[in-house]
Amino acid sequence: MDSLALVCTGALLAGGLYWFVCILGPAEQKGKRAVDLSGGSISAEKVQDNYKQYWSFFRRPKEIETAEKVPDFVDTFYNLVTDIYEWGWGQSFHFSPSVPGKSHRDATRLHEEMAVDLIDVKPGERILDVGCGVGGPMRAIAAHSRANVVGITINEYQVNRARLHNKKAGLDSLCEVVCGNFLEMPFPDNSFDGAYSIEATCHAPKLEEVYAEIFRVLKPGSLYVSYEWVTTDKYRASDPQHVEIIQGIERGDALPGLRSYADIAETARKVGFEVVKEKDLAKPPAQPWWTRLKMGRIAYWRNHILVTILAALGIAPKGTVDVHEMLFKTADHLTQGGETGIFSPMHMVLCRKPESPSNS
Ligand SMILES: C=C(CC[C@@H](C)[C@H]1CC[C@H]2C3=CC[C@H]4[C@H](C)[C@@H](O)CC[C@]4(C)[C@H]3CC[C@]12C)C(C)C
Ligand SMILES: C[S@@+](CC[C@H](N)C(=O)[O-])C[C@H]1O[C@@H](n2cnc3c(N)ncnc32)[C@H](O)[C@@H]1O
Repeated sequence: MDSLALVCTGALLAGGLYWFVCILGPAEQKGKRAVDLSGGSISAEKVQDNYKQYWSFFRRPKEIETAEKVPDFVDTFYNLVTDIYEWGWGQSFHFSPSVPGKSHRDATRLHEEMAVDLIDVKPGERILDVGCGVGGPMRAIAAHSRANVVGITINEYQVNRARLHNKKAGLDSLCEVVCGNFLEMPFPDNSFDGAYSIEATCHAPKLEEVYAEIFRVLKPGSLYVSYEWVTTDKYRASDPQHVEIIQGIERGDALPGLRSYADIAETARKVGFEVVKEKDLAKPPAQPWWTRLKMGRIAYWRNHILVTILAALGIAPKGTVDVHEMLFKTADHLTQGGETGIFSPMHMVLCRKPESPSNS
């Protein structure tokens, strides 16, 4: 009898552990499982050191004077977080307004499709995804528009993930992924019929540099849309609580300093674009974008326990626990940024490259 009870308890525990890790663990879109968490292109034993280096660089973003080092640290950041993002969020690394009656997945897709609808692309045209992540938006946009999408990301691990997902989705004939720096893109002048960036150019130390590069590769007359991370008109640099929230967002998201909403269109014009439209997509009547993040808190606790167990067992790299803790805190800062209204991750700017160069 005793040994039967022991076997039953063992089976229950094993079943429970399997359920905790494999059923609860996977992301909504089943991109990754908890047991497969890695440090991207960083070998498991170097994850903790790389995290420490990342943290000492981005701890006080406003004091960063070495702008040229930012892309390397952003690359490190994405080695550290890509698997966790896919596992806990899905293949689209951005926010979107909640849509009543629709799932997060549908709301995400609608936000992505809006970007390509705005740049008015025809099937077969060639468009650029600036900072493409693992390609969630790229696949939705290619399927919706039938345009050929070329994505660029600085992170090689993401390139491999994106190519794998493109193939699995049967979209590899429409979607191409290139590893490179969006500040010096390996594309000829005037070579794209349109471009978009979704929550990616916020990683550029100088917005002017990435906008100028996008301007260069676009064909005259074509459109570019960006969803930018900004501080809004409600942000007060004199309010210590505002400063704490914004610095928390910068530290946990590899940002060399958040820009004000007022700088976006001005920078686009500075590099030669005509600004066709500008709108903060987070403002009412849009529903809060941070609801999903806030609702996930219980799941994040469970994830943290899971990551801690997996790291202790040597299944996940040791530093994963630190990275997960950082993301946990970032989720709170982002939620506070949304609730106070001082931060928006979707300040939309739609720009056109003029047909002929302006004289100014
Ligand atoms: C555009 C950027 C990324 C935006 C978001 C996709 C990510 C910002 C914060 C991330 C997360 C925070 C909490 C994590 C949680 C603790 C973990 O258990 C599961 C993953 C998270 C939910 C993770 C998912 C992605 C984010 C929401 C930036 C970097 C410019
Ligand atoms: C938050 S993710 C967004 C990814 C994608 N747009 C999405 O919504 O899923 C930001 C992306 O920008 C890329 N990125 C950041 N800095 C870059 C740089 N200097 N050159 C190229 N890509 C960069 C990152 O590698 C990452 O893929």
